[in-house]
Amino acid sequence: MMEALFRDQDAGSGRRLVAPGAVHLPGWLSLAQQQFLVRQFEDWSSGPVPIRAARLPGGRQMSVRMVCLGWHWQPYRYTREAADVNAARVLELPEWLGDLGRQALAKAYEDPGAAEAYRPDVALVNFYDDAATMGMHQDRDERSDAPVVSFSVGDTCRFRFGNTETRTGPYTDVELVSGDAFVFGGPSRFAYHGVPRIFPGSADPRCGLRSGRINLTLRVTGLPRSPS
Ligand SMILES: O=C(O)CCC(=O)C(=O)O
Ligand SMILES: [Fe+2]
Repeated sequence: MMEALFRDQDAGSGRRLVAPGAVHLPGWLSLAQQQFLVRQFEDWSSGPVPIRAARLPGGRQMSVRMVCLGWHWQPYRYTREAADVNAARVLELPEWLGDLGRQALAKAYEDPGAAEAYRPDVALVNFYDDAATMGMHQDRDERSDAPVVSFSVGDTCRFRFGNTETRTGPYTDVELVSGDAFVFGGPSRFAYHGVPRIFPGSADPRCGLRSGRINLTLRVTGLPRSPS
């Protein structure tokens, strides 16, 4: 079933280069795929490590809630067990999700060879309610410079994509809509980025999410596989 749902992915209205190595794929996921991701998200959220808002080292809690697959992320490192939640081991990253990431990469870079070699080992799945935001940051807790592949479902957000030097401008604001993919690698892999706002009620109700926004990012941690 999953195989059929995710085979020969070639939807969407094209690709847009936002910065060198940063590619927006509008409408890349079908409605059926978005609905499937919403159902998976619901299962993952009530899995062995329930979804939670991480607490930053300074004590402040993030407004975004997160559930992790493959590796658990807490500010600012990866572990197999969620020591900051309930010490349980996170779920494995499903095979079909890695495949989906490779297909998005192939489309973004028009390079099937590079995509074939892409082996993400973690997915960070974020949930934004109407008021949640994510400050400008770099994704740099991975020990690899392999691209990040991002999928969005639910309400539209303003995604701010900056530069590798500073947290401030210049940056490009992109609206990520339900079903969009966004890939950042190469010269953009360590660009600052963030989500300054969600547009409540903006989602196509057929996506399957009643309110809020799900964002899923695939990454390569570069960490050694430990025995299960
Ligand atoms: O929600 C998004 O689109 C971006 C999420 C993000 O930057 C992250 O999880 O590191
Ligand atoms: Fe990020």
